[in-house]
Amino acid sequence: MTDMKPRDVQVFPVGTNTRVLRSRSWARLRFEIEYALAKGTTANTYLIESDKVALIDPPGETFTEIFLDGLKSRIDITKIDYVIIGHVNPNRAVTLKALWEISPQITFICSNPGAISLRKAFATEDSSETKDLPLKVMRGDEILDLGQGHQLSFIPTPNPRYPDELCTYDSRTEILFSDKLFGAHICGDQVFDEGWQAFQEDRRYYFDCLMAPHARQVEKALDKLSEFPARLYAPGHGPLVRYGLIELTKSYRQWSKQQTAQDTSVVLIYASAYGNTATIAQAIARGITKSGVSVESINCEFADPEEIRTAIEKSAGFVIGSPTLGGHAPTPVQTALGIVLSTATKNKLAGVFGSFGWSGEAVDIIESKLKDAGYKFGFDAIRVKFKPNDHTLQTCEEAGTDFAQALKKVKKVRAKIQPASNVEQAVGRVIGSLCVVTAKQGEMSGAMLASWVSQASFTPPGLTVAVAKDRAVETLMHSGNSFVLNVLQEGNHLGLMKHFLKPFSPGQDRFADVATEEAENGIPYLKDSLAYIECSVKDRMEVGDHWLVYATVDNGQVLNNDGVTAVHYRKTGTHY
Ligand SMILES: Cc1cc2nc3c(=O)[nH]c(=O)nc-3n(C[C@H](O)[C@H](O)[C@H](O)COP(=O)(O)O)c2cc1C
Repeated sequence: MTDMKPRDVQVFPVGTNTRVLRSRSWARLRFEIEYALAKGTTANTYLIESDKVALIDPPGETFTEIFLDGLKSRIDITKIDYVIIGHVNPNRAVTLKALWEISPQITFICSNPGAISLRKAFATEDSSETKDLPLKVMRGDEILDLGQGHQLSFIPTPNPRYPDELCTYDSRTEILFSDKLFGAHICGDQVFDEGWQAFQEDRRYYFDCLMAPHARQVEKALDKLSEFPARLYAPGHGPLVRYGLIELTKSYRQWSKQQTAQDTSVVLIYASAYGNTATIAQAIARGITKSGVSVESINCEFADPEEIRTAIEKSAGFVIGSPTLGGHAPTPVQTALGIVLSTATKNKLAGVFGSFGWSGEAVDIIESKLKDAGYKFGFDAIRVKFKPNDHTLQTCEEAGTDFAQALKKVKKVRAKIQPASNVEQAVGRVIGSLCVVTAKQGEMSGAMLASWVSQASFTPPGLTVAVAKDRAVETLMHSGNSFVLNVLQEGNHLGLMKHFLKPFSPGQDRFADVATEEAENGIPYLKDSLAYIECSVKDRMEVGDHWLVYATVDNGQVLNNDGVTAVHYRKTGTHY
């Protein structure tokens, strides 16, 4: 089992004078939706040993000790000249301080916003330290010459989540150190991406969580990076991209385009001092984007008023997130709220969320001002005490989905409802058995009515289920996950069908008032179904507005030998 392995640092040569040090966490790292597939992750650090020695992206504090031990056993740390930081994460500060203590001659290299965060991170213990912090700010035109042809170029690729992001390109090895771009949260022994197709689902999920809410900035970053002929992407997480480089670049373009081309968008405005509100923002954004509505994220600490105004004007709805600090929302949020109130027409749907510690005034204030101004809300205000957990994140994601669906409903009502075409009626004659998919992972659970179910293979026994992209349960149906397919019984199906068709509020327990028992795989099955089948997801394929999930059968049981399968007859091919 991967989660039994201890954390370690794997070292591997990746190019001339260049090595990767992969700090490996085998278990799920944190409660953030980007880690929800629970495959662990690696924090990749790179070492270039030329005439000058540069270290790129040292890991966070949970790795400080073992990382430094690993590094010391290979090089003389006092010989490091530069530490390049792709984005300044407060939890990296401990490792950076430890490195600086050992080798005070180090110069730190980062972007301009990175320098501000770095000074803050170093200032917490002794503010006098920051004055002497040896820092070189890279704006994009500079070259850092490490000797022997290792000329480093720097490419700022800012986005709302990482306003200080900086990529680095080495002209000698043609390696692009891409920081958050092109990563994946997977832990394993494989350093490069041979057989890259196997990583595509994880890379897509990583993109959907981290990149989709700022797809416009991803497109800009891709434009800038295209000027640097890279042989290898060296990302901050997961396998290095060598074999699938062209395809992944194309996929990033395509996935970004899918977002920016949506005709309905939501502006997500937030600030977050310690990352908790940002984590909630990410989950809400995921819920919105998976429903086919694009998100324009704005970190109001780094945005100018005009940018906020323009984004609001273009959007069909807005969601504001704020922590409570000193009984208030931070000033940038208050300013942004003022712009919203003076810009957003009253037909725009609103949402509010935020993390707090004890009193949580910020969300109350924002909510009441928006209410007083007459805006309608797409979900009830979300208040999270400090860090969200898995269940709260699922609730946030579902709130995002509800928000997007409400916007789409308004659009549908406005568009004239057309009678079903001949083709749609013909497609509707394709029928399937009426089933309920049930799934559970830790504190997260879900269920949905499904009739697009089909046996797909005999050896091994396997089936496919089509799941609409905006279904909450979709999150629990990635490769490696388990679920139960409950086949409903004719004559006994109406109650269950009604139950699972009704709208659930975000985070609501789908199994309350339904008779269930636990299957061998730990997932509830419906006691009143005709049969249930325990499945493991092997693959999933993107098919228009659905995911086609292929799963193999691990176990199954008929609960009523005399019953027959309920079948759902449809009038058109557009309904479940
Ligand atoms: C300086 C400071 C002041 C705070 N003041 C409040 C407060 O007045 N009321 C409250 O509910 N929480 C307060 N908190 C707790 C934060 O709201 C809480 O840590 C929250 O998770 C921060 O969200 P963020 O990570 O998005 O910045 C305070 C925290 C700090 C560090």
